Amino acid sequence: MAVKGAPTWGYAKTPCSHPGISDLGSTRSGLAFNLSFRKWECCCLGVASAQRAITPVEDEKPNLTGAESSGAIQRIEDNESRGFHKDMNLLPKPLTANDLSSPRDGSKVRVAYQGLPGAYSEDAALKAYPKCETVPCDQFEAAFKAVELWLVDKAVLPIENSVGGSIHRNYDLLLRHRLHIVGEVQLQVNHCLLGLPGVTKEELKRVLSHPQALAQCEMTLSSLGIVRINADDSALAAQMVASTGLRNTGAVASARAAKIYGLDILAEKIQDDDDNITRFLILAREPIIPGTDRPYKTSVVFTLEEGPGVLFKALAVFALRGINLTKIESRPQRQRPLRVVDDSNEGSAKYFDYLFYIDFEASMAEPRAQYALGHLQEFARFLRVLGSYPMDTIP
Ligand SMILES: O=C(O)C(=O)C[C@]1(C(=O)O)C=C[C@@H](O)C=C1
Repeated sequence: MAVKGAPTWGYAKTPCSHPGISDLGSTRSGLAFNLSFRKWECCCLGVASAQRAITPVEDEKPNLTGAESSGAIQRIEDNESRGFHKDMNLLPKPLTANDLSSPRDGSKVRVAYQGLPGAYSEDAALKAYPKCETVPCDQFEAAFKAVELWLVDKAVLPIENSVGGSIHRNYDLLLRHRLHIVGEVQLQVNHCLLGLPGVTKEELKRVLSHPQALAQCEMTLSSLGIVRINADDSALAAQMVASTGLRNTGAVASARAAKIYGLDILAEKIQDDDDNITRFLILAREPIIPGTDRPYKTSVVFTLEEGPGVLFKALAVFALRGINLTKIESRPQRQRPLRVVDDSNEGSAKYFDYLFYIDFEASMAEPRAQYALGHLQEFARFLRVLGSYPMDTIP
């Protein structure tokens, strides 16, 4: 494995180029000294596991002159004759910076999603981490818990659709669990009408799918005059059609689900709006450190005191700093859904009490975002930052 910053060091060059390396042959405890990380890397290279710690790729091998090369080889042979070559194989392989950083394709990441294989939520997980291991969960809450219990690294959950609107359940769960939003995925959702092999769409009497998916295909399904039946997710609907073997029952699901469950695609892109986009959130146990290197979004949730113009004031903290809001959602407060307010003239009145969820286009690394939330805190009864994460701009 090649190490950043180390390639120029090739394994034979190291012992002669670093001061103190010559001692290493006789004192492996040199590792316990107060060595810098670079020196520590050198020690490991020089003493023991040069070949195993770093296997330089072909073009990173040092181009040694004859004299350098014979000197280096001599030192290695000296070490080996003193018996160090045996230790080389026994010593643990030192960790490198590459070992510690997660690969960008997510090949070591386990991602929970709600639904069965072939669900759109799995597509979203694979869009975010193309080589991840996807872990199906029966309910949204199971995906939250899987992250909290360290069964998986991340969860990918739908939060809103461009046609169907918000997925309220996930807004409520965001507050009930203490996970952090570390990313978002915008997914183009192309629904297909699926049926058993050889069936025509005219034969269908009913169709199964997730309620959001059925709602997104309202016009097509109405024109076919088919009865709609809710399922937990679109892939489960496809699986049910395949397993029941009913020729008059179809499913609204993805082309990938058709392949997985051996169904025919009777019609493609049956959603009412061509631009049918679902936005998913990526949740993790730890927040990411926000940057300013690319466009970021921040999600917050807060409650306000009762009174004229309080929501106006809350929104003004962003407008005053030129911060664009991309989403506002209000949900009833489960702990205190109703608030009784005593008015001396009118008697007591009951008001609904709300949580406000806001997404805004700025990173928490930007002072204007910090000032805006500091300002909001002055009159919000409760405020929580759910996450500050890179925006997904390409559906
Ligand atoms: O049923 C699925 O396949 C899902 O992933 C669920 C879901 C949703 O919850 O909105 C996800 C994306 C589509 O908008 C339709 C359904």
